[in-house]
This record gives sequence, structure tokens and C-alpha cells, in this order.
Amino acid sequence: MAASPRPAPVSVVVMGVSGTGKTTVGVGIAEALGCDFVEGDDLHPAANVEKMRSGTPLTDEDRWPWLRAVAGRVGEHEAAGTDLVITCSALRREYRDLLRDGHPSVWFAHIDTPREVLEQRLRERKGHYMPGSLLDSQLATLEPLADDEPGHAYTGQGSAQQTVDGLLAELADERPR
Ligand SMILES: Nc1ncnc2c1ncn2[C@@H]1O[C@H](COP(=O)(O)OP(=O)(O)OP(=O)(O)O)[C@@H](O)[C@H]1O
Ligand SMILES: O=C(O)[C@H](O)[C@@H](O)[C@H](O)[C@H](O)CO
Repeated sequence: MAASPRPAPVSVVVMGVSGTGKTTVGVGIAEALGCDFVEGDDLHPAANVEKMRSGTPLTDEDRWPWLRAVAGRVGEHEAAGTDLVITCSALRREYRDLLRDGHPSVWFAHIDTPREVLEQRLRERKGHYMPGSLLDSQLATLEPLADDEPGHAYTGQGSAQQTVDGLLAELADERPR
């Protein structure tokens, strides 16, 4: 009997504004899938990190090299045939189109969290370079997923585990493993 074909790899891009829970939830999704987790923030050029630390929003020009680095990681996993979970704010449609270009494995998991909850989380979070003052620009830049983009938006209002489980259920529905 022929072995059943392996499912095509999936690259879950956990997206959303600062403080929405990308890292927390992304780690949980990667554990459940048993795959690599990559912190997309670690791929920012040092100049971008300094800019955010000083409270200045990034521009498109600042973000392009970073987005290309994120896409590069997706490409490496596709070439190896392995699943991946990677965090990347991916706030605008144009950014997501770049990530998806030539990368059919990409599936966007948008964590959509109300502003009041985000403010509270950013106030309580310690030891991170991203100041809460950048939340306005993050929310103003965010373009929600359109119907023709692969992925799903899920509320980040519940516990992190609820968000992990909700996104995994959508993924299982849309990209059966
Ligand atoms: N229900 C929840 N889901 C996710 N994170 C939560 C939740 N409740 C509290 N948090 C906390 O919110 C903070 C922000 O989460 P996290 O760092 O994962 O967000 P992020 O989207 O990766 O942020 P950034 O893009 O700024 O790095 C953390 O301190 C996390 O522990
Ligand atoms: O596109 C952006 O403005 C940035 O990627 C930010 O979203 C940060 O990387 C992240 O949120 C760090 O806290």
C-alpha cells in the first residue's frame, strides 16, 4: 500500500499590534504543532529596535528589510518541508503580500485585542523595548485581514490558551494536517 502523502508544510504567521499576544500565543501554537517557533522581533535590524525604543513609529522603508528577513525564514522551512510558527506584526496588506509572495505555506493568525486590554498589557509588561505610546500608530496602521487572504482573525480577549485553541481549530479546519 502506498504511504499517504505528507501534508504540505504550514507557516503560521502570528500577527497583530504590539502587546496583542503574538509571542505568548505563538509559542503555544508551535508547541501544539510540534514545530519550530521564530520570534520575528529578533529579525529587526538594530536601527529599527532603537527607533521603537525611542518611541518613533517605523515607516514602510524601515519595515521592508525586516519583512524580507521574515519571508526568508518561511522560505527556509518550506524548502525543508517543515512547519513553522513565526511572529510578525504584518500590520498592512502590502506587508502580508510580501510575506506570501512565492510562499504558499503562509497562514495568518491575527490576534485581535481591544484597545483597553492592550493598554493594560503594555503597562504591565516589563523589560520590552516597545513603549505603550506607539500603540496609537500600531492601531492606525493595522489593516484587518481581507477575505481573500489565507488565515483567520481571533479575539485576544480571552486567556492565551483560549486564543491558542481557537486559532488551532481554525487552522485544522482550513489546513488539515
Ligand atoms: N490572554 C493573553 N494573551 C496573550 N498575552 C497575554 C494575555 N494576558 C496577558 N498577556 C500578556 O500580554 C503581554 C504581551 O504579550 P506578548 O509579548 O506575547 O505580545 P506581542 O504581541 O508579542 O507583543 P510585541 O509585538 O510588542 O512583542 C505579555 O506580558 C503577556 O504575558
Ligand atoms: O511593525 C512594527 O511596527 C513592529 O514590528 C512592531 O509591531 C514590533 O515589532 C513589535 O510589536 C514589537 O513590540
